[in-house]
Amino acid sequence: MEIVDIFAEGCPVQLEDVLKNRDWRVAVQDHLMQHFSTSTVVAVKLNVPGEVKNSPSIKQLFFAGWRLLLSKMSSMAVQKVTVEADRLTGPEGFFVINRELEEVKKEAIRFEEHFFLGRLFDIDVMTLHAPAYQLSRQELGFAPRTCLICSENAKECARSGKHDISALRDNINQIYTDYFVIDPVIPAWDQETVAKAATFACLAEAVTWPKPGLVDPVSNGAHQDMDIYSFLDSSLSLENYFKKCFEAGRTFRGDQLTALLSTIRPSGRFAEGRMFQVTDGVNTHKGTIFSLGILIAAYGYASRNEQSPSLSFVQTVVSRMGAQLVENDLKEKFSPSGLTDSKGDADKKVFKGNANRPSTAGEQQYQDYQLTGVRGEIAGGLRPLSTVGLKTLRESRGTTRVRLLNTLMALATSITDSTMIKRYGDPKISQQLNQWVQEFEARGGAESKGGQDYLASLDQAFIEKNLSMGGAADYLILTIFIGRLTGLL
Ligand SMILES: CC(C)(COP(=O)(O)OP(=O)(O)OC[C@H]1O[C@@H](n2cnc3c(N)ncnc32)[C@H](O[C@H]2O[C@H](COP(=O)(O)OP(=O)(O)OP(=O)(O)O)[C@@H](O)[C@H]2O)[C@@H]1O)[C@@H](O)C(=O)NCCC(=O)NCCS
Ligand SMILES: Nc1ncnc2[nH]cnc12
Repeated sequence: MEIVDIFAEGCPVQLEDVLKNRDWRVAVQDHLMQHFSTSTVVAVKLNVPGEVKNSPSIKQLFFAGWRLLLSKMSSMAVQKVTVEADRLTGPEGFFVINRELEEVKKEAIRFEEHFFLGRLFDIDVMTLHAPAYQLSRQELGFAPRTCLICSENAKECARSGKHDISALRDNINQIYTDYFVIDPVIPAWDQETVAKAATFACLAEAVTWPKPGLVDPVSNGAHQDMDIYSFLDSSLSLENYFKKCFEAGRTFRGDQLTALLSTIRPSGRFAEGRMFQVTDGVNTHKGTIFSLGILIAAYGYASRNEQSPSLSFVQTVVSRMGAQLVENDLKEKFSPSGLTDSKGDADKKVFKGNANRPSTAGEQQYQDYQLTGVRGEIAGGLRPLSTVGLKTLRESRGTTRVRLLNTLMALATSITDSTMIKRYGDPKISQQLNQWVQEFEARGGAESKGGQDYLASLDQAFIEKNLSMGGAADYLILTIFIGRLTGLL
């Protein structure tokens, strides 16, 4: 696996930029301390050696930690104000909190010590009336900050210039690659944060435009029965279901994980009923309720005891939850034999076993083509989520809308989308879709006007052909959800 060079896309800064920025930081801190004279002020930045202090990847790194720190601190007390600044000399954040200086400093050190990226952060804690000196780690009972390279006292290594910059940068690149690339680490978030992230994922997918054939604020795509407001209502109706799935995973005991799926299915059916209620009977998120509900339950299980699970472990839990799905829901019910009926009429295929009739697109496609749809994706551990979704989201540059459009189109070619096949009537549509996506990428993707114009023209083509990438849209929702939990969004 190639190590990502997070400094490659950055601009070098000069010493005078660093000194000027330090004056700016002190001014911000003084202003906050004067304005909130009885509160504690926290200043957060990265410890990045060398002349490149900012880049898209360095921002990802900062925001992954910044969001987690804010969440941890808000469990202590509500932040009175937070300030985020994207400076030439690096991303920085400040917040004011109504807790004792010593308590906040201890929480900051715990963050630097325990969070996977924590050692790359520098968190200063101050109040207007604190003693002139800063509370040191030793005074608070913590060991001194350790060097990234040799684990000796970091201050000593910095003072003596023991390690050269390239070794430090290589080490930071490795930490970034371990956290975001090889096997993304997902911090152990609380139920509220997880449910909000899942709801955000549904809303963010819906408002991203132009999505070929799908509903967005500009076009209803190939859907006469729903619009963007159906998706807003539907998304908001799911938040409690997401909380139940998370709780079910967190409290699940034992390792028979198929039982965890059985535990959430009644809630899923209820959520499906609520969805149909708020959409006047239209299927907006049936697939999402299934796949995202399972992913949340799997993450809840994988993050129990406050562990920060790797994405691959969460995907293994998903796969173990769905181990019997294809067998129970499809193979046992629909076993096309290709036999003729008793009069030898080859047109009327008869079925071994019970005479179930497919009642959904997924069941029909299993019977006709042995395609396993979303059940197969779950049984496979939602692999495209990491190999395509998160990879594209991490590597995409530009606005969130641009990044999500690129991710949607990359996902569209990495799954067998049952809604596309249902609407077209033949799995061959997948090859055509691959060609459309290649054309989109050849025109520069969503970063370029040509790419966005092409998406708009594809939307028209999908409308004429009544096509919709509902499965790819669901995978985008899953990707946004994990992207939010890992700081990519
Ligand atoms: C297991 C179920 C999902 C059963 O559904 P089904 O048997 O139909 O299985 P699939 O067809 O395989 O998938 C169903 C939905 O999953 C999405 N999807 C499809 N392919 C993939 C894929 N490869 N990867 C991930 N997700 C996939 C897709 O959902 C989205 O599209 C739907 C909207 O599209 P549209 O064409 O508009 O659908 P309709 O309105 O039905 O058609 P029209 O009338 O408009 O023509 C929307 O659902 C999106 O989410 C597939 O549709 C599961 O639902 C189930 O068993 N439910 C029962 C209750 C339950 O157990 N629930 C709780 C589970 S924890
Ligand atoms: N935006 C969207 N339009 C149509 N079907 C969807 N399924 C999930 N998101 C969708």
